[in-house]
Amino acid sequence: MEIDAAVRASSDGRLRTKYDNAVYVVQRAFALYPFEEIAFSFNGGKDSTVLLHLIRAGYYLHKTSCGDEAQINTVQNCPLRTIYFETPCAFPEINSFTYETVSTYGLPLETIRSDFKSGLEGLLKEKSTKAIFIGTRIGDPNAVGQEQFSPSSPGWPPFMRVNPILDWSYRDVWSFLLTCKVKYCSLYDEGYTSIGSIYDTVPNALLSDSSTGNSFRPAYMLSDGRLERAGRAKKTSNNTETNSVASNGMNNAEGEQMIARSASVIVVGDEILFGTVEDKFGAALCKKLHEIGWRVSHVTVVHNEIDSVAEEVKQCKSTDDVVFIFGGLGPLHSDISLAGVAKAFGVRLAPDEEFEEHLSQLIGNSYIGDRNEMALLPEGITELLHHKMLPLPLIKCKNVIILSATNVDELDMEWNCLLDTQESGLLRTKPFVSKHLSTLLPDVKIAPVVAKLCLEFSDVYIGSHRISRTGPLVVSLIGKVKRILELWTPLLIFHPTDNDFSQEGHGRCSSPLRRDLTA
Ligand SMILES: Cc1cc2nc3c(=O)[nH]c(=O)nc-3n(C[C@H](O)[C@H](O)[C@H](O)COP(=O)(O)O)c2cc1C
Ligand SMILES: Nc1ncnc2c1ncn2[C@@H]1O[C@H](COP(=O)(O)OP(=O)(O)OP(=O)(O)O)[C@@H](O)[C@H]1O
Ligand SMILES: [Mg+2]
Repeated sequence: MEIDAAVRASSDGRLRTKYDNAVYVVQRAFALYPFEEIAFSFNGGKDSTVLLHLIRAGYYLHKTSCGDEAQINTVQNCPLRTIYFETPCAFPEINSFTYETVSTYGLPLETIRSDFKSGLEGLLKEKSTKAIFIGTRIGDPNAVGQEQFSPSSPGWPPFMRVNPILDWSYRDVWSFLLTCKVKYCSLYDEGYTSIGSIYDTVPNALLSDSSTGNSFRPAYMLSDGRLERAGRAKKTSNNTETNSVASNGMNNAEGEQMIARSASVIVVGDEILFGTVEDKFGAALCKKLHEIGWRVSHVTVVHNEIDSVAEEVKQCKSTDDVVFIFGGLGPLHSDISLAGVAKAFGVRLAPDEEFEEHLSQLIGNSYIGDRNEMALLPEGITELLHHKMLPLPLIKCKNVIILSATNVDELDMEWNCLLDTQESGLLRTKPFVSKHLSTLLPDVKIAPVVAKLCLEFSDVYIGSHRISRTGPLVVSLIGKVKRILELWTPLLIFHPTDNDFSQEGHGRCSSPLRRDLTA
């Protein structure tokens, strides 16, 4: 059997292990279910092409292990029922590859022309189907919570989803296809790395060949498989992707700038709560976020406990655009932040091969641990943020960014990298304008003036603080409207004779002008 022989002859030990496990799952399925009650869901994509050849190999091994000597020479092909959900939105290359492949390998094809769920309902009504092979892999949006054998979801017709390549990485897929020298859809040689419909799929920009300007390198050259879905971009009606001009005349970048963004900061540290270590990250990050025009809704310090982190993340992730977490990262018993994030999103921690590879390059294989504890990341929701200045990519789970800085200098570096990385979602927005006025007037005199301003300027934050009980009261005006710069005038008008407010400048407060006058 040529697939089995090619993998056995390969020097790639990891591929052999993945292959053995996957083929074992295939053989188990053939042992568990009657052959005619198993189907193979094939769509011409790279994952289902891998699966096709694993099924062929598994079928061969199953037959030969059953001692079916008479059939050994006739089991090069596996006449497994094959289902293809055909839609008019499929790429013609995918369609033709699918039809060509089923014909090459003698697969009996059942084409279904409806959505997955009703198509499967129809299929099961027509023919008893107990199990379906699917090319789902960890990292696919629908893989979360699945095992190699997973019953279909509640509400779906009942069958067993068999996922032999669930734990395969992007790199494993390409090692297999190239090692076995099997044919795959031509789109993968044109820079497509994951293929959906013609309306939502473009070549992966990370494979753009800068020397030629408009061509793309083949899919197997994508170095970080996490980014295989980067080509699943929305095409706009006029086929341009970005920089469209909205109906209000603003371009996207300007429009984005005006949107108010908020963040929250979660610091994980028993030591901070014991008072033995001082938190410097919360304050430093608030300043940085303020500088890019973001509002910080709150900073929390929590214990190194999975539930404490999970509870906080759960709350913040739905109310803020981005949530930052510090601390609790690594292989120690107290390093629970990632488990907390996973719990908040209702997913489990799963080995992440790309991250493992980065770790092994940085610290060597022997330091990672047998169970790859440091490479366990929340399954299906993790993105790695790369930057040439970062020794290790930063971990982002949906809108939660896990920072690995251990001091403020490292935070500066990570922050600059995040600002430089589009995927971080940290868009600079319109900067805040601020004005700080200090006065020695008694609070009772100030209160009505400030209250009146608050009512009048609801889009401006107006607050006050004291540096000492007897010293001046500082009134702060912070907002995104230039009018703030004139806002101190009403205060002066209100007390024309006092002339007792001094202005501390606005924006970055470079040289405060302090003219504290007594009432
Ligand atoms: C054979 C087959 C079985 C599926 N079974 C389920 C299922 O049990 N539960 C479910 O939520 N989705 C099921 N799906 C849908 C997939 O989870 C998922 O929506 C689809 O493969 C994603 O493709 P897309 O990225 O093109 O939307 C099934 C799809 C296929 C092809
Ligand atoms: N239209 C379809 N018809 C039949 N099976 C499908 C269809 N779409 C998805 N599947 C099943 O779901 C699996 C996962 O789909 P997915 O799109 O992630 O992988 P792929 O198409 O094989 O590869 P790629 O990620 O490069 O698009 C497929 O391998 C296949 O088993
Ligand atoms: Mg696909």
